[in-house]
Amino acid sequence: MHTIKPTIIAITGASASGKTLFAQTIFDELLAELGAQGITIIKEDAYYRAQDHLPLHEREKTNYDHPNAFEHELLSEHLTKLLNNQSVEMPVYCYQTHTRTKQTSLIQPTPIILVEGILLFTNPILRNCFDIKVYMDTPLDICLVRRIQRDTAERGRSLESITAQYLETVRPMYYQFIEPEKAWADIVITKGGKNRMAIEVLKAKIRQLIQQHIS
Ligand SMILES: Nc1ncnc2c1ncn2[C@@H]1O[C@H](COP(=O)(O)OP(=O)(O)O)[C@@H](O)[C@H]1O
Ligand SMILES: O=c1ccn([C@@H]2O[C@H](COP(=O)(O)O)[C@@H](O)[C@H]2O)c(=O)[nH]1
Repeated sequence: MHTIKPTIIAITGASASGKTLFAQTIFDELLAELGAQGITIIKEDAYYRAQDHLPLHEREKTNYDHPNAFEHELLSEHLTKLLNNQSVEMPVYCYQTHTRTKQTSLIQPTPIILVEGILLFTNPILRNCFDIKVYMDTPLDICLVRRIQRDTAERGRSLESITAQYLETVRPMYYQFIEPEKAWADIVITKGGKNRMAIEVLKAKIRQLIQQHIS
């Protein structure tokens, strides 16, 4: 099964546009059919640069919505290894400490690799790795509401810190870098991470690709 080059499907879009929910739903629903040997997910967030050299109050000032915040070179190195059927140790990022933890997560090469993150199409080397490019086209006001709900519940953030960061970096970087990524997309998805028809279309395409791997 692993002799044919894996297919990499990349999903980008604004923060809280539904990338994780969309990718995770496809993964969860196909896992039973394909098994862990068939499909894997990589998050661009795991490749935020390590900031151990900075005190916490300095890390809080980082612009996490600029491409320079990511170690895209490491992500492209890892994708290249996976394409060559080698496993990789993916970093594990912590949103509370704004740096990588000491742990890593072993990612094995699989025929289908889902990659999701806000700035994946800004890097030409990364773009070149992707076989299918998906853009989540969720209105920014809906993203903001969902980010407030998610980040207060899951990422330990206050309303004040979310709104300040939104005005300082999230919104301006969206217009500068994320929205222009749509031009690179093969598929543009409306209605967020619960778009059932889009999920089914991607799942059908993945099943077709798997059939080609087997035959
Ligand atoms: N279509 C949708 N309807 C309702 N809630 C959604 C929808 N899409 C995403 N969400 C929720 O919005 C929040 C942000 O989605 P998430 O997938 O984490 O976004 P991203 O990965 O793009 O940052 C999550 O709590 C998710 O469950
Ligand atoms: O330490 C950090 C790292 C990132 N962020 C914010 O996260 C989002 C990207 O993640 P999504 O899952 O796509 O929302 C990005 O907008 C950063 O602002 C952070 O707040 N702190």
